[in-house]
Amino acid sequence: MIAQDIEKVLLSEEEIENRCVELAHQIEADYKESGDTPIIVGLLKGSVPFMAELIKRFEFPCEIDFMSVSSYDGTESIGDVRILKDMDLSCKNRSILVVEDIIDTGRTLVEVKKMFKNKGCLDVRCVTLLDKPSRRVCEIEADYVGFEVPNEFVVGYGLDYNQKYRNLPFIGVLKPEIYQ
Ligand SMILES: O=P(O)(O)OC[C@H]1O[C@H](OP(=O)(O)OP(=O)(O)O)[C@H](O)[C@@H]1O
Ligand code: HPA
Repeated sequence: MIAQDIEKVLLSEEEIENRCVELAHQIEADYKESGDTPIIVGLLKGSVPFMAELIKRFEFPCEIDFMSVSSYDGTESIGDVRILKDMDLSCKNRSILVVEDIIDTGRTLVEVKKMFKNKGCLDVRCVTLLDKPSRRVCEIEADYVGFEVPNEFVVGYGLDYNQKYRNLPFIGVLKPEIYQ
């Protein structure tokens, strides 16, 4: 039913799953080399489907946790990043892999990385399912990127429009009449 609101599919479920396998191998090789046991920190809520798909492929030791930060109201980045829920685990002297669904303006990742550094983390990396470089206002890149997307508001696979469409198993663009 909600799929009827989609104008076009940008990334199919199969494409996303295949890319998750590649990303997981790359990440695993890097952490095996460093010997670290990282904390994989998902940023709620958008990262949940991607994080689930990714971590089940990891064979190295890791711990998982979640944080909730918010910087969006509808489709608008509101600039300041608020922490709504902090991690449960202590991150001092730990390696952190932040899991994001999308890097857009880059404001969220800049603030989150700053926060982890201030808390005494050894190493902070980021894996994002999507990267929208054309919208960047902060100079920041993720260490691992699933796909680059054009300057369009995308939904599905965790990404929402006003909290809806996160449960779509693919990434798509909504029909223009939905944004009323
Ligand atoms: O690069 P930026 O412009 O900062 O945008 C990226 C952030 O915006 C979205 O989060 P949102 O605050 O909408 O929370 P959500 O994951 O619950 O949808 C998304 O999940 C990223 O965390
Ligand atoms: O394109 C997007 N879609 C959903 N949420 C987002 N948060 C930043 N950019 C986006």
